[in-house]
Amino acid sequence: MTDEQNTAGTAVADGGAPNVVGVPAETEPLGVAAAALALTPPEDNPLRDPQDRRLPRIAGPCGLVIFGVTGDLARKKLMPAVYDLANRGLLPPGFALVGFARRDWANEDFEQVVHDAVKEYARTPFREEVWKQLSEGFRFVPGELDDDASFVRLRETIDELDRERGTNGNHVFYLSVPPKLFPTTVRQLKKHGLADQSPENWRRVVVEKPFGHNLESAQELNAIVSEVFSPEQVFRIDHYLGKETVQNILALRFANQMFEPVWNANYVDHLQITMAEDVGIGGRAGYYDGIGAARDVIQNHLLQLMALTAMEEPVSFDAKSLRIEKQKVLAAVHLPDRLDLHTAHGHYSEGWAGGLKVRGYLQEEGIPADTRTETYAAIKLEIDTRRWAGVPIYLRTGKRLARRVTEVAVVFKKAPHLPFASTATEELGNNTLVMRIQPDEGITLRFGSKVPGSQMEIRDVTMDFAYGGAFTESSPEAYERLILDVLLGDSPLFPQHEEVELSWRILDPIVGYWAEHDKPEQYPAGTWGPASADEMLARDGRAWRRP
Ligand SMILES: NC(=O)C1=CN([C@@H]2O[C@H](COP(=O)(O)OP(=O)(O)OC[C@H]3O[C@@H](n4cnc5c(N)ncnc54)[C@H](OP(=O)(O)O)[C@@H]3O)[C@@H](O)[C@H]2O)C=CC1
Ligand SMILES: O=C1O[C@H](COP(=O)(O)O)[C@@H](O)[C@H](O)[C@H]1O
Repeated sequence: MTDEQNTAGTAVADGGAPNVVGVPAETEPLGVAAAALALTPPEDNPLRDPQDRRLPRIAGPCGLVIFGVTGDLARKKLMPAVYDLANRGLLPPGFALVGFARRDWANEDFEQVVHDAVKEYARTPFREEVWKQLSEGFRFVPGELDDDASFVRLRETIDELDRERGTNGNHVFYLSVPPKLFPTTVRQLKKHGLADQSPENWRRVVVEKPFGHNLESAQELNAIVSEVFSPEQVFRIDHYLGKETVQNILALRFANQMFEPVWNANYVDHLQITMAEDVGIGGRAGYYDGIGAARDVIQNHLLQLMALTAMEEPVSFDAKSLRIEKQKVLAAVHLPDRLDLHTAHGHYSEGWAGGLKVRGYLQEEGIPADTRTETYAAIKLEIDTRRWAGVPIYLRTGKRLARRVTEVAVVFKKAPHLPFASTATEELGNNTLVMRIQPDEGITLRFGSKVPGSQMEIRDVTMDFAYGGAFTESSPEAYERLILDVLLGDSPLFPQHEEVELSWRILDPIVGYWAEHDKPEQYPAGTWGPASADEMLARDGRAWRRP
């Protein structure tokens, strides 16, 4: 429990009774509007709710090809998400999963690997009948991404699935490979005729993040992708947009009356967006070094969180309307003149995590001694619009910080006048609305309240909404939601190229400045980052939250 969760009140969803009868919470159908594919026909699926008023949209059979299926992401997120979708009855009959990587595996080896990944990481319980049905559609293609013979085998496998399982040419290609291999993979798909769709069938490509490592490389990658796929075939993943709590930013702002009137420079002092991780870089040195914290997550997750928090109300929630509003925010961002004073970066040194001594970034396997890569980044931005003029936006992220927490805090100005003795309000801080993205999903409102007693003394208290306490429905994992959206061809939760470009335009000058000037400052693992980050806010008369 955080210090903000000793609740003054707990929200409960209206009519908070379960809307799913006889279905365990962890296996309820996904809350995807009017969107469902079914592994078994809906009426036969024991996990579906017969009362569910959302009409299932049964799509035809289709296949998902995962390039890089032996990797970390595929094992921990993608394969478990596919199983969870199947378990919830959201995949079509005949669904096929094709794995591609360099191991010399047979289909049975692949099946065992998916099985282990599902057992370890899936959210829903293991059900033999679902597994049996799903695993019939598993195929493995061993191969190198730059090898034509491997793609010939892949094409043969897909043709075979079209014949045997009726996937009928409908396939998604998921690029879960190191980013430097995105261009090769896309070109191979074109060369081997795998990207072509017709009025009778579709082909889609999912590109993992990061999309480029700066503006120029993002533009180059986009040019390559656009040569092969038309815009509606391309799904750029930012898995934060698949999180329930991130989508809830829009619900909170635009489904309610009470927040929007104060959501502007008249009332808001500043925004603080934090994505803190307690883990280090794990085995990802090859990817992480040279990329660093800012490119890894600020360019995508944190700027997307900022855009959702700061944007105007869209005319609808379709992909185009959302994109327009997010783009306007990103295009209106301006950087401080003094990047030395208003940014901070560092990397972790030896310290403590979870009661254990952990090594520093420089001691991690595969990290060169002269690295200048940051594992912590903090930046200050402003948004030049009437709504946000003069309101600083602080973004920070880091690995090996004191705890894992992602949140968006809207910190309000102090009341212009306090009709109390100054001693009465000594412990009164700024009213704050915190959207807790993870891990304690919910929303906290912090405000002043009279301390019981004969004196007038005012102290901050918090009121808390927690997902677990308010809803019986469980949150699907982000990748589950996003994979389903790709299968359905729904793109609102996928950033478009313009947003990606605008985000690099914001970040490039900052990482460029760091590359030419100061080296990253060290911070002990298990703390809240380098001292320069605290100094950065102190200069503005503010302090980072300690969630
Ligand atoms: N891991 C994570 O938490 C996250 C990852 N991502 C993104 O997802 C993507 C994958 O990341 P991650 O899983 O961590 O990476 P890994 O390094 O763990 O896996 C890379 C995969 O690519 C395959 N691969 C590499 N080179 C080749 C090649 N020449 N030919 C065929 N296959 C190849 C590897 O297969 P093999 O070696 O068996 O041949 C392996 O399956 C990256 O773009 C990353 O940025 C995004 C968000 C989070
Ligand atoms: O995209 C990434 O996200 C993960 C953290 O994801 P989360 O959903 O657990 O918050 C991060 O560890 C990784 O470095 C980054 O590439």
